[in-house]
Amino acid sequence: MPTLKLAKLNDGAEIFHTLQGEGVNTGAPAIFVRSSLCNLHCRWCDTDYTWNWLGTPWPHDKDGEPGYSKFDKAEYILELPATEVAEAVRQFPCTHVIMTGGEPLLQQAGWLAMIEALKATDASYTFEVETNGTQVPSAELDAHINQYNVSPKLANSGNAESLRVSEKSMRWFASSAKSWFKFVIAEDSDLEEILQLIERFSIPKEKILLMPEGRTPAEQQARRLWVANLCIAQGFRFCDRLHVQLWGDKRGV
Ligand SMILES: Nc1nc2[nH]cc(C(=O)O)c2c(=O)[nH]1
Ligand code: SF4
Ligand SMILES: [Mg+2]
Repeated sequence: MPTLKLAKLNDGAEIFHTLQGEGVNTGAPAIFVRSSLCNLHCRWCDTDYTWNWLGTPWPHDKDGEPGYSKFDKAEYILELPATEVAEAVRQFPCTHVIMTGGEPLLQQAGWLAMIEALKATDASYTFEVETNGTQVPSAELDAHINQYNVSPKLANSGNAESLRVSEKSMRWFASSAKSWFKFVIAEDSDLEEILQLIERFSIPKEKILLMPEGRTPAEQQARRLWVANLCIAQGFRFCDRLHVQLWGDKRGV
């Protein structure tokens, strides 16, 4: 039986029922399942407990903050059979599931088994994936996915270009009608990079969202108006972080 390595939260897996806080489905009730592990190491990542393991060299913006330290891998991962994850999802009165991480597409066999288990009991389940856009979904998995929220990482993430932009994978997502592209933007210089990626992969303008970088409501607020005006000028959609505005910088919301 395939398993899923999920982020551990209070001795259970990080599976929660909330509203989609980002992207074109913002406001839709959904169950989030958060996998552990990521192939990137963004310095502003708000789910650094999925990859910033003790003994790794990756820098993070929180380095040096009082109380911040890297994470013990064994303590922050819960590996469960995919059928058990499906059973946990079934406990919520909702049939829209969002797979996130970390990078969820590192564990495709596990997700496929979870989805098949869920659809076996209720064919109306729908699935959305939050991805960094570096991993190509298998045809079997893709057949079940209703939407991809692709968030390619820019130089401001601190990852090498060769790691954060995969030619093959970006071409795949750019050609899928199910993809939306969400860019986290922190400063003016990011826009040039975004425009280059859009051109390089021929991403339709209507599928682009710009999201102000910020882990806290205050950090978000500081960039919101600037990003909103950029969106108006460039013809992109604005992407808020509703859950951060509602609940702040917390896990499981
Ligand atoms: N409510 C809520 N919406 C989200 N949209 C994307 C999220 C993510 O962390 O991938 C997320 C999240 O963690 N919570
Ligand atoms: S790709 Fe996403 S989960 Fe991975 S380090 Fe970057 S922000 Fe975090
Ligand atoms: Mg998040």
